[in-house]
Amino acid sequence: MGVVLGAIADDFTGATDLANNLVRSGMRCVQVIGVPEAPLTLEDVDAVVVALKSRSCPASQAVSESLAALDWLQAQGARQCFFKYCSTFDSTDAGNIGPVSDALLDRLGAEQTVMVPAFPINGRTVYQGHLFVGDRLLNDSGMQHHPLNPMRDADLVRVLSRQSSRKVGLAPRQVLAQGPEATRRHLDALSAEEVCHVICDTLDERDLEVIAEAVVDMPLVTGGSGLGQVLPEQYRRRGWLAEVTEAGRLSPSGGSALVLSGSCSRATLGQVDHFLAHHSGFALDPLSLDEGPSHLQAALDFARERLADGGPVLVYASADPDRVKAAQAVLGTERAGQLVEAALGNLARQLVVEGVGRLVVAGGETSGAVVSALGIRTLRIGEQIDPGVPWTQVPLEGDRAPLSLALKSGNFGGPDFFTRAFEVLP
Ligand SMILES: Nc1ncnc2c1ncn2[C@@H]1O[C@H](COP(=O)(O)OP(=O)(O)O)[C@@H](O)[C@H]1O
Ligand SMILES: O=C(O)[C@@H](O)C(=O)COP(=O)(O)O
Repeated sequence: MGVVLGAIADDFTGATDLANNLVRSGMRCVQVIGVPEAPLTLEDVDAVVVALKSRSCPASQAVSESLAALDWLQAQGARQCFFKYCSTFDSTDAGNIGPVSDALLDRLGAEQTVMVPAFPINGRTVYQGHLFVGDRLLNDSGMQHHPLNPMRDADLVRVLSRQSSRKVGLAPRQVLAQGPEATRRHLDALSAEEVCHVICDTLDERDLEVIAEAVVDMPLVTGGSGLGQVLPEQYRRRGWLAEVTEAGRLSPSGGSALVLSGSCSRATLGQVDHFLAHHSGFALDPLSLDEGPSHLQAALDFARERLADGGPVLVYASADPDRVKAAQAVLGTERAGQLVEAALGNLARQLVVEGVGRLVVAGGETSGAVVSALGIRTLRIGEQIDPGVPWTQVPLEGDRAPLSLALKSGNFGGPDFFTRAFEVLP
């Protein structure tokens, strides 16, 4: 039946998060890392998610990479395009959500899109255009301390208006409560007023269903993975999807177990503490990494020794806001991040060669760095560990079992995620 949905994700954990929800809703989905250079066989594939690392790069680069992804997805026949960004709307006044959405709209010749970051099962909801994480407004959720894109304003209409010269409007809950027809009429009325970007309130899955029904014919939709839970049903109703029984099952895993964490988000910090209460870990320090190779070598030696004892092992740069700020004050934000990402990427490359077969990576940027360091091009999506985080698999050379890889968004997962993840693997 061909590719129905073509998605462009601005980071790698976000891509697996969306792919996970699509698979769970019955779409056969492939996740590719960057725009594929070689032709890809997409028989029996309903959705393709192109994972970019475009959340925190300069806006011009994010735009050109996203347009390249769109061109490729359209060449594969995708009927609808989905720009996936973070459920906490991670961005800065310079972008990249606004500039990328504007460029995608232009390329598609479309006049309007919706912005649906909500992911209710993980506590991300939107009311009167304000984003909540659990019972806290975004700017009081921990995200105000994010190392790369601190989110200090929960009013998404205001946030997006700073990133785009186009008009931003709101589809409020009161309209959604009246159903898909009323929502469509509201979108049309906003369109007549030249409102290009419509932030959608969303309190729960029912709101998501209403939005999905109202926007299924839009060339471009944007948001978090919540919308990915409900769009497949709309495609099915239009007869665009074949019935499948099992969209995601993985092969048996093998090899030793490693966790690499570069996320400083609140949930990850709790997961690191929980892990360290039961197993051993090595704390990477950006300032020491900057001094020369010995700190990274010490991390490698530590991991090798503990992996030989049976693991699992954790190597983490995750640190509380004060320590992050202290490192950034000396090194600059970008360099501090790059040192950590390069170090974790190096560790992954080395330790996978030496026998790690089950790898959890925490953090979106961090996952981008690790997946790039491992040279991975496509991922198979498998069982969910926690909402938004599936196990994925990548073939390894020789007769080794495939590498099982979980890319965990910073704020996703329960406190015991780093240990429980290995228990749910086949
Ligand atoms: N101790 C630290 N000091 C400064 N920056 C850090 C530190 N630890 C991690 N970082 C950087 O912070 C960023 C975290 O982003 P990311 O990996 O996307 O996590 P999340 O998913 O929680 O947003 C990465 O660029 C990482 O390299
Ligand atoms: O939508 C989400 O919250 C995630 O899919 C996501 O993008 C999270 O990004 P990171 O926290 O940077 O991993």
